[in-house]
Amino acid sequence: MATEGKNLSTYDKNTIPNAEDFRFGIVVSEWNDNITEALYDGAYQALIENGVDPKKIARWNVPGSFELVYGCKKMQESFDMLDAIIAIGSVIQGETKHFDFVCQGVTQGIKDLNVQNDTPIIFCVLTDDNMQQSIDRSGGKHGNKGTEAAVAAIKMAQLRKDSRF
Ligand SMILES: Nc1c(NC[C@H](O)[C@H](O)[C@H](O)CO)[nH]c(=O)[nH]c1=O
Ligand SMILES: CC(=O)[C@@H](O)COP(=O)(O)O
Repeated sequence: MATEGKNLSTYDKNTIPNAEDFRFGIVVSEWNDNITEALYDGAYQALIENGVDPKKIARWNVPGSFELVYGCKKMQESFDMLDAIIAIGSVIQGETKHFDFVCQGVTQGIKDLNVQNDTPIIFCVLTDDNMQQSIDRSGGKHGNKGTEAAVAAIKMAQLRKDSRF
């Protein structure tokens, strides 16, 4: 099902693990910051609504989505007590193929960090044809992908905890 058929902000709170003891990192790209700040707000509010202590949420900024990979890697290395990290970015098609390389680079890089290291990284990077699609997915008619990412982060933090028993 495409995003068109679902609202990114809706979830069943009964399916969300207790997150009050979890610690989260959020790395935010500054490109298209009208979008990335809205995504951050969605993610932050969803974490708080599910019991996360605001003091247990760390935020770093990076210049663009391509730098999310390095920022998330350093966050994994610097904070070994984090239970999950959310990578937030907004990539919008321009005139050239640069969009393709940025999207491929951040996608593969975050995938690699998930494979190589223990702290899960949630992919909250919009890759849109135009600004309207980004607006629609960062609190607009399709909801907020930041909310979806926070829910995924809580679930992956719990999976990581359960896998250690
Ligand atoms: N065009 C977009 C970019 N481009 C910048 C790159 O992410 C990177 O910062 C630069 O190539 C220097 O390494 N970044 C976005 O996040 N969104 C865009 O639409
Ligand atoms: C995703 C990008 O890097 C892109 O928005 C840059 O725009 P352009 O392809 O016109 O240089």
